[in-house]
Amino acid sequence: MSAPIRATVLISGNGSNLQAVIDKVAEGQLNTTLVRVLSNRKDAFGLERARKANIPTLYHNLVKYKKQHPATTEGVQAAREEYDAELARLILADGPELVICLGFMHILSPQFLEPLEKANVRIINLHPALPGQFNGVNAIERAHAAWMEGKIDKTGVMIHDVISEVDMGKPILVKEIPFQKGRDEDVDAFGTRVHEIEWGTVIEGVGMVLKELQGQKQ
Ligand SMILES: Nc1nc2c(c(=O)[nH]1)N[C@@H](CN(C=O)c1ccc(C(=O)N[C@@H](CCC(=O)O)C(=O)O)cc1)CN2
Ligand SMILES: NCC(=O)N[C@@H]1O[C@H](COP(=O)([O-])[O-])[C@@H](O)[C@H]1O
Repeated sequence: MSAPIRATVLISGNGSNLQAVIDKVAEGQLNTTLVRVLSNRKDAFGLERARKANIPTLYHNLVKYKKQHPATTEGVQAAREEYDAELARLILADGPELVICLGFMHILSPQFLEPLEKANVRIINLHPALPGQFNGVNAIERAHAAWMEGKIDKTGVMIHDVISEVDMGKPILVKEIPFQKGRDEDVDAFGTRVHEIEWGTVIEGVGMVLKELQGQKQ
């Protein structure tokens, strides 16, 4: 087996998708070394999941940057750009070949994207919607509301490349989820069903990208 691809995972919350990846790596089913798990939220349970798996962690805090700038539109933008530039430096210091966003609730600016592109680091993201639909946060709830209003009959989850335009990067793997009358009316139960589909999609999608990166190294 080729040398494992070095990957950094970005999270903000529970980390159930991170756990799915950790478990598959431990089983030898994903040829990657998770070099670090980084969160923008200190209380992210995913950090605990990483610590239990002996994966290095880091909490990168935006508030510290916001305090150094006025609370104006320009000041907040400057803070975010400084945050993102440092985020890129912190991640590149670990020498990853791949960055995987798994519930990372921060829009990445060119100050992050450009240094990683220059270093030839691939960035992918898990998003609980179909391409071009419900970009951004709360996608599951928004799709469910649209179904309840009779506007759509399916949603989905996808792994996609990360570009500046949020959730508009090239889809890598898409799993459609048709809504089921008499089963999906409860939004919480539907969310659980989506998350279970996500776990499998993350494993399959990350596996596809790892194979692609391995091929590029041959
Ligand atoms: N430039 C990109 N950045 C990110 C992408 C992307 O495709 N391009 N994917 C996301 C993940 N994501 C959806 O999959 C996403 C996460 C967060 C937001 C957002 O609006 N964040 C707000 C803060 C919201 C909060 O703290 O609850 C913000 O950053 O101001 C949109 C989409 C990862 N980043
Ligand atoms: N726009 C990004 C987004 O909504 N991502 C979503 O955050 C959740 C993270 O769950 P987890 O922390 O249990 O892996 C997942 O549902 C993921 O699709």
